[in-house]
Amino acid sequence: MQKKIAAINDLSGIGKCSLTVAIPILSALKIQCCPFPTAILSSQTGYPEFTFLDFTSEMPKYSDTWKKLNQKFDAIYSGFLGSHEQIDIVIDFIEKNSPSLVIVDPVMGDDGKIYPVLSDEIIREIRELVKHSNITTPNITEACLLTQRDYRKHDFSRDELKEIAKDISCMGPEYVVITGIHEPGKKITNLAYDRKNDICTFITKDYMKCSYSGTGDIFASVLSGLMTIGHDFIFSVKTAVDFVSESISYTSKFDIDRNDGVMFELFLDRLTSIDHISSDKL
Ligand SMILES: Nc1ncnc2c1ncn2[C@@H]1O[C@H](COP(=O)(O)OP(=O)(O)O)[C@@H](O)[C@H]1O
Ligand SMILES: Cc1ncc(COP(=O)(O)O)c(C=O)c1O
Repeated sequence: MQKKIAAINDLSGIGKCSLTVAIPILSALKIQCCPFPTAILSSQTGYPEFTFLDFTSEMPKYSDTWKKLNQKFDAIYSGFLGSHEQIDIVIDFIEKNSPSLVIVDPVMGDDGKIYPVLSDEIIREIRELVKHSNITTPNITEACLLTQRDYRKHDFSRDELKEIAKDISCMGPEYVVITGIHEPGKKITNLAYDRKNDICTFITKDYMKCSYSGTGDIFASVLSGLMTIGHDFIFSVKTAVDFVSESISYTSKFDIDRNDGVMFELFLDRLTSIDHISSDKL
């Protein structure tokens, strides 16, 4: 059977992020992506202008309808959630569907700052949501928020980073990836922690000066897809890192607004050529 993922995230018409990256990436991996929108925006929130339609009140009906239609999902992947009601709905959706894989991107902030729309209560709720995941992908700011540590931009030692990843893993998820860790020599590192084997792998790339919206969503979408089709954790993380890194590097040659995101579409062929491991013949 073809694999199927419920992708819970917002739909932003302009600015490549959330569902507008999850859908093409999962499709390129030959997975059916079923979008479960949380909000509809004209343009993502980094632009000076955007409209925002909250979808919260529709979400329980949406999920109940999928249930009535007897829809089953191999994985559930959640991204930005803007209210505690939405987080409760997602926890309920996970509990009712019990898929084999739950990937939670605990979107809360970046560069040591919490996104202004989020309250302390939401941060507590996101910790609850992370407990329901098998895989979680915080950036370093979010990893500090999850474990109630103070954020520092540069000087986390690798031992300290492993401690943070282990603490997050103790909350529930078997796999933790901490993204966007700045290291000396203009390097950016992703830490991949596998609790069962107590193995911590550091994947390091050159840090490119430009930063673009949506790179975390691209990373989490590729990782979710590869794990769902049966690839092992480290292969999945390395492939996701390479995919984002290549997309950023190419995009940085052009003078474009960071809000427009990266030209990941040009690299989707890297994903279409990856075989499924666990599924029956498609
Ligand atoms: N400026 C950059 N140069 C190289 N890689 C980057 C850069 N910014 C992000 N990445 C990569 O993009 C992926 C997503 O990380 P990040 O953007 O930190 O996530 P988030 O959007 O959740 O903050 C990671 O693999 C990270 O290493
Ligand atoms: C509604 C919305 N605005 C903005 C962004 C971009 O966030 P960032 O620049 O941190 O990647 C996202 C990313 O998912 C989003 O969903």
